Amino acid sequence: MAVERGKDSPLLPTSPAHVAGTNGNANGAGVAPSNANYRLRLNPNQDHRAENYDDLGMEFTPLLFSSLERYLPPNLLDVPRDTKYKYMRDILRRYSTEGERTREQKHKEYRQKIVSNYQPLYRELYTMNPSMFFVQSFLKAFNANEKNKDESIKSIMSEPAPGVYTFDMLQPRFCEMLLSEVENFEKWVHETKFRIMRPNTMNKFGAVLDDFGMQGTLDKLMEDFIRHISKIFFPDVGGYSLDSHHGFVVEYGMDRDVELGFHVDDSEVTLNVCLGKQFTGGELFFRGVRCEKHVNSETHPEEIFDYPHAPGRAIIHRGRHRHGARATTSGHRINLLLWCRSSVFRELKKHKKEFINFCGECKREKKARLLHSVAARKKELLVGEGDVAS
Ligand SMILES: O=C(O)CCC(=O)C(=O)O
Ligand SMILES: [Fe+2]
Repeated sequence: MAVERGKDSPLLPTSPAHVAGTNGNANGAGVAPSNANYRLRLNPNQDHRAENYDDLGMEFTPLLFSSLERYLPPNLLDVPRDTKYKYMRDILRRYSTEGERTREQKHKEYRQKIVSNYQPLYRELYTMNPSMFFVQSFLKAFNANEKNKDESIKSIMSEPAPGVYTFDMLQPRFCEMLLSEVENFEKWVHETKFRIMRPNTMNKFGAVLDDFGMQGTLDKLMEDFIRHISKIFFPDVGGYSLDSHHGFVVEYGMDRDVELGFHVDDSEVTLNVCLGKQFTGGELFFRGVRCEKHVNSETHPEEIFDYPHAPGRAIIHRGRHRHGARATTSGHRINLLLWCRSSVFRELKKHKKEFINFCGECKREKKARLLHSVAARKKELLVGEGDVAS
């Protein structure tokens, strides 16, 4: 059985699906969130360079504004940033409930409390530093000029099963540092008896990196790297439009969480990187991509794929790709997870009624319907020919 995880978790940040306001009204003229003066356009202006809202992220995540800016009515694209900010903020406010905003505010206060009391072990981890974090092949692929970038990124990727991509990503030294930082944080939590929020409802161990100061680093990871990968390989679940994330580590071993049940992630795209240490077991297993409607449908033989993880190596897949992790039978397995979400994609998906193009089962049903109608048409034609002959 596949389990929907995360949706009921009090630990997850509010899903941006609740707040993004791209359109869904019948005439396609733009969104009017209960006040006709506030409109967004149906299709984004792809050529528009959105501004940076990092310094204005008090109420909503700054990336949300940069994503949404391309959906502004044309006459607003070039007005002062502050005007655009207020316009989008008013729209976003209408999409999030009072309860959600209070919960977000509480979560922010929780984070602030940690950040002002916890002494990091390695300050270097708290700003993105590609040459310190990533292996050469990864850096080289992303440093290619714009024209060759997609090809260059593709060249470092393996696709051992449809929709699952793997590549070398993190330097051993970076993995060690991050592991020590997490240990240090957990030691501090233990000593100060600070309340720790686990990554989600399925883990009793692990920590949310965004909660103790690494949100900025992970934002950069998503913005500068994962979005490009997503644009190339996952255009059907939002592609480049990823605009928020949930970043955490999970820990397995005989004295930790042992395995992870079959589930789908609350993400459009999931990055999973093994940090170490030494372990046996813990293979990931994948069983096909499914939409909400088909999440519990049977697995077909060609969808079965098992993957043994290795330190420094990354795997990236759609959040709706059903998966789980087998028991870690000895040692400790610790992985970095980045669930990347797209508010724009989530909003657009709400208005899509039947066929979902990323779902294996929807595709199969569509193909079966097509074959059926072709067969029926053939039969009609043959009968017709018979009529003429007689
Ligand atoms: O244990 C793993 O590596 C997988 C973790 C995972 O799928 C998740 O946290 O969503
Ligand atoms: Fe997962």
